[in-house]
Amino acid sequence: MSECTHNCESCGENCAERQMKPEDFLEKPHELSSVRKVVGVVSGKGGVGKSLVTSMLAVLLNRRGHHTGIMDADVTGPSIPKAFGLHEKASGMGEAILPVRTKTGVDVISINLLLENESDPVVWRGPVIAGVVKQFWTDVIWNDVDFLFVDMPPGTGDVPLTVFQSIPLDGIVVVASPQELVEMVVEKAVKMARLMNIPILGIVENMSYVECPDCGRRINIFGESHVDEIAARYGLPVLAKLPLDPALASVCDKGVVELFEGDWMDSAADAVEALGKPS
Ligand SMILES: Nc1ncnc2c1ncn2[C@@H]1O[C@H](COP(=O)(O)OP(=O)(O)OP(=O)(O)O)[C@@H](O)[C@H]1O
Repeated sequence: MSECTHNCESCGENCAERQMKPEDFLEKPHELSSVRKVVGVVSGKGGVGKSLVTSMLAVLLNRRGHHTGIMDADVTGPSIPKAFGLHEKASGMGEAILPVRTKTGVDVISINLLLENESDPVVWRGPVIAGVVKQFWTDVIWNDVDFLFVDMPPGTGDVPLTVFQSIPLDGIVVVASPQELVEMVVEKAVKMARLMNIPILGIVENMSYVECPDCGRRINIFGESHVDEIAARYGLPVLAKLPLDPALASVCDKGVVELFEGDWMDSAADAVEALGKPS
């Protein structure tokens, strides 16, 4: 069709493009990989704590006895190695790449574990970045991983779309902060997930409140949260409300996120763990 806009949502034609199923774009994992469930962690923009939430989920599921991995698909803003204090380089095995294992046994791959100098900026265009993320799936040996968490590139542009299409995600966790236009973030994530036929496990609100160290009162520094009503509107659970907590910032900065304490993310971990149980 010459007038095709490639926007199937606003078109009723039953053309070849519409008939192409999301599975048609899926890439095969490395032949030596074994990954049981893949969970994408998405956000509307950078800096809302997507990497922190990804790290906490991987650490919690690991603490529960599952072998977890993190694919840092946020190629232009890779923060996972820093949070885990990883500075060594990923090694190769023939044509394949082996992830780096953290102190407690989480397998991690990130562009920072491959670059000669981890402070080099990644100034690549979208298709190159998307190609790197695909290789994190096709060329990395994910050995016996129960839950692989994908720290997705922020937003709903070209790169996240490619990740959505090429990696077989079993579920999505949406991270939002109260100062964002949460409704828009959630709506976009829901639409993208529906197009790809991937269930959204729920929403994590980060930086939800600050707890007064003296009296324990919760202060909504970014104003009143609307996450509950928005989640209800889309029929999604709110999996966690994470406080803005200097201790969390500190464990990330010091590279010891594996030592974090707090039960805020337990329900989110339950939701992910449930994916692995027979239905
Ligand atoms: N709840 C929190 N309490 C304290 N600090 C936090 C919290 N959430 C995130 N931070 C800090 O904010 C910074 C950004 O968080 P993070 O890297 O997880 O965000 P992101 O959404 O992944 O951002 P980017 O897309 O830019 O990588 C980090 O330094 C992190 O330690």
